[in-house]
Amino acid sequence: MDEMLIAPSLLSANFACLQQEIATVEKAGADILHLDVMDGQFVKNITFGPCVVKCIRETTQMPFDVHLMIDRPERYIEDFLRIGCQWLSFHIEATDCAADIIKKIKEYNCKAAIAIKPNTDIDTITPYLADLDMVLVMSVEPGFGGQKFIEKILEKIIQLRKMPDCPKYIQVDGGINGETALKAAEAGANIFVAGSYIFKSNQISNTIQNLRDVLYGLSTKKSPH
Ligand SMILES: O=C(CO)[C@@H](O)[C@H](O)COP(=O)(O)O
Ligand SMILES: [Co+2]
Repeated sequence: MDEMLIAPSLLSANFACLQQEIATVEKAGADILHLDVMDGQFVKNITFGPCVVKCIRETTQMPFDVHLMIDRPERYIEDFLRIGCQWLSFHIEATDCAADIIKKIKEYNCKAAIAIKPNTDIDTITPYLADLDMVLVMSVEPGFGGQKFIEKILEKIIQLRKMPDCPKYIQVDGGINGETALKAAEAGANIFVAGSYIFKSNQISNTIQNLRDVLYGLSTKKSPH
């Protein structure tokens, strides 16, 4: 495994000063910005939608990694694509139109990903693996930040990595800190979403650097920062 990407989740940032929070993680060398869109239906929580994503798009150069936790994401996919997202994930449990959504995402030269909840079997996504750039493996029940990492999902990452059509990127999302990131990296993940671990820390840049040191301790590739 070589490239390891760190993706702070804006869910744990202070929503009263998003621009400043984004600038802090960008300056600290985070690789991509993870944006959790929740609709109060697919998950209990409600966060933000395309209007907010559009406004913050203008404040940063960081690639946007939008994680849609909404029912029937096919209704909104193009709204996010038009804004200029670089990565777009939707949940397999939320739609019957996975193939069409992937096709649409690719039309915009955006990286396409399917997300799976901790109890969802990887068989549900095997028909789509060859067309994906990434699989997002949830390591908590989607909906809220600050939950405990569910260890049993590590087996799912190991299984995925062994599959012939496994995409280059496996993202792990939920309960990530230095210790759990290392376990997920050893299993085969290479994109690490961290919300509370980064945004609730007193020294955001040290926290990101520590995470990077842990991950690149494993990697054959040199850290870019
Ligand atoms: O998608 C989600 C939650 O549904 C995540 O992206 C969380 O925002 C991660 O937060 P932490 O578990 O790292 O605090
Ligand atoms: Co997320």
